[in-house]
Amino acid sequence: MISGAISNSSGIIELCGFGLVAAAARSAQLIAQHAPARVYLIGIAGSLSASCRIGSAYEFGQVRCDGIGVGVGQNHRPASELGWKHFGDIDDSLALESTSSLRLVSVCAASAAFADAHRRGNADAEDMEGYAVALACKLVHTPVVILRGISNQAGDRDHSRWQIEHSLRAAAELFLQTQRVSE
Ligand SMILES: C[C@H]1O[C@@H](n2cnc3c(N)ncnc32)[C@H](O)[C@@H]1O
Repeated sequence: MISGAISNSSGIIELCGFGLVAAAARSAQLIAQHAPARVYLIGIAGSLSASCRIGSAYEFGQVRCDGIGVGVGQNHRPASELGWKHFGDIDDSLALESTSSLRLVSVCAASAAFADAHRRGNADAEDMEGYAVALACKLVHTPVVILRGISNQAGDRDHSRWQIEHSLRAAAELFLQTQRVSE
């Protein structure tokens, strides 16, 4: 769907895969293959705050990793809280080159209930790849833009309520606008 909507723009469209692990490996592989001047991550996400409305798409200014550290659920303590780095001086949070103040949290397992989503704290939306793609880009000093259409309320596992197509369209439209601005 995304590729259809943005196929007329210049650039190469690739899939980063599902989840933090595949997205990190794929990003490293694709960056090595294509040496892009800029990477755009485009897809859907779940809302964690009123700043991210279902059906709309947003660019994010910060991405944080949640789920890598110690313990699960309420007992989870992320790497940064333990003083652990992901690599070099890279910790749980990555600033993105953007004027957006919206914060994305990238999780290993999506929130299964509203209470889980609530625990994520300090984020406006939840995805499963953003941090991985941003980290892969940071390692090779390649700028990255994260655009996500909000398809659902994080914690809502009833996919019949997810507005996937609509939010993907919104993300594709935001990409085209972003491209025009940077031309
Ligand atoms: C399920 C797929 O869509 C994104 N995604 C969409 N909604 C959510 C959510 N509520 N929580 C986590 N990831 C979500 C992820 O990035 C993953 O790729």
